[in-house]
Amino acid sequence: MSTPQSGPVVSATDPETGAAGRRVAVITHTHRPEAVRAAVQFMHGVAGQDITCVLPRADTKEMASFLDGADLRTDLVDEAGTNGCELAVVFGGDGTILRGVEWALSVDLPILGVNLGHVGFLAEAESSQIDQVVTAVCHRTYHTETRLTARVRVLSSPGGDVLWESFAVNEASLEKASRQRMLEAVVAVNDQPLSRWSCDGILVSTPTGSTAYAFSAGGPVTWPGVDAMLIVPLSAHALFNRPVVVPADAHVHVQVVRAEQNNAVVWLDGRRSFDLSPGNVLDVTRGQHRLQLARIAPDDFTGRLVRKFGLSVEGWRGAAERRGTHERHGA
Ligand SMILES: NC(=O)c1ccc[n+]([C@@H]2O[C@H](COP(=O)([O-])OP(=O)(O)OC[C@H]3O[C@@H](n4cnc5c(N)ncnc54)[C@H](O)[C@@H]3O)[C@@H](O)[C@H]2O)c1
Ligand SMILES: Nc1ncnc2c1ncn2[C@@H]1O[C@H](COP(=O)(O)OP(=O)(O)OP(=O)(O)O)[C@@H](O)[C@H]1O
Repeated sequence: MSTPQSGPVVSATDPETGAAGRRVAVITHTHRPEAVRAAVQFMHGVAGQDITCVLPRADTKEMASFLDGADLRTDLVDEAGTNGCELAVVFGGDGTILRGVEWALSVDLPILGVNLGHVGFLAEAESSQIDQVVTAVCHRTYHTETRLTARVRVLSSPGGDVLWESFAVNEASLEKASRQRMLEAVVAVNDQPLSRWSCDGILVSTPTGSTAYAFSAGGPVTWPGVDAMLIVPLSAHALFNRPVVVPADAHVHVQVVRAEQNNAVVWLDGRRSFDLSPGNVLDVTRGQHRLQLARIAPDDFTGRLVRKFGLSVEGWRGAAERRGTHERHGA
C-alpha cells in the first residue's frame, strides 16, 4: 500500500531544544566502518541545508573519530522518539532497520534504509546511492509506503492477564526452549481452535515478514499490500502442517500445551523476547501503528524480490537459447 506524499511537515522549531530547522534521525550499524562512512557522507551532504542530524548517543562512541572536528549539525539523544524528527535514515542491513523501527514505529516516523548489510531487503537505497538519498531528503521528494504490523501479547491463559506486550514488523516466532524436544501448541483463529501442532515452533508473520523467517519455513511470499497474516508451523509432526493465510483482522491465539523444561519462548523480529510456560497464550492482532517505509523510487516489490533473491527471470532454457544464438554466430 503506497501513499505518494512529500515528507511530513515539521515545525520549524524543535519543541524540546528550541533549535530551528529540519531534523532527521541517523541510525547506523556502528560496528561496520563502511556503514559509519556512509552515514557521515550523508550528514555532510545535508549539512548545508539547515538540517540537524539526530543520533542515538549510544551510536556515537564508534563514530567519534569520524565526527570529531567535522563541521556537522548533530544532536545526540538518549531515548527513542521523534525529538522533532521528520524521518530516520538507517545505514545497515535489515537487522539495523529493525533496530531503527524501535525508534520509529510508535511515533509514525518514516524510515529510509540504505543497505550496508548483506541482504537489505527492507532498504530503499544501496550504498552507491547516497547522493540520491541526500537529494531526496533535502528536497523532501521521498514518499512513504505503509506496512501492516502486529500487536503481540502474552496472556497467562485464554482471557487471562497480560504478561507482556510488544509489536512485530516481521513476525512473532513462538519456539521450543529446549532443542531436543518438541513444542506442543494449539492454534486458534477468532477463538475457534484450528490445529494442535507438535513442532519446533509456530510463526505468526506479517506480509513484510513473509520474505524473512516465514520464507525459510515454506510460507508464501506475500505482496506488502495484501491485508493478511500468515501462520506458519516450523517442522510440525502432523498430517496438516501447511502455512495458512488469515485476514489481518483475525485474532490469532497460540496456546502452549506442553513445553519441555516448562518453557517456550517468543521472539519478535529476532530482537525482543519473552518466556512462556504451559497454559500461556500468544495473542496476535493487527498493530495499531503501520510501519512507514520512505521510498525514493516508485514501488517495485517484484523487482526487489528478483534482485535481492537473485531469481532467474530467463530460466535455464533462456540462457541455453542465448548461448545457442551466440554459438551460431561463431562467437
Ligand atoms: N531460519 C531463518 O530464516 C531465520 C531464523 C531466525 C530469524 N530469522 C529472521 O531474522 C529476522 C531478524 O533479522 P536480522 O538481520 O536482525 O537477523 P540475522 O542477522 O539473523 O539475519 C536474518 C536474515 O533475514 C533477513 N531479513 C530480515 N528481515 C527480512 C525481511 N523482512 N525480508 C527479507 N529478508 C529479511 C536479513 O537480511 C538476514 O539475511 C527475524 O525477523 C526473522 O525473520 C530468520
Ligand atoms: N550500533 C549497533 N550496536 C549493536 N548492534 C548493532 C548495531 N547496529 C546493528 N546492530 C546489530 O547487528 C546485527 C546485524 O546487522 P544487520 O542486519 O544490519 O547486518 P547484516 O546482517 O549484514 O544485514 P542483513 O540483515 O541485510 O543481511 C543486527 O542484529 C543489528 O541489530
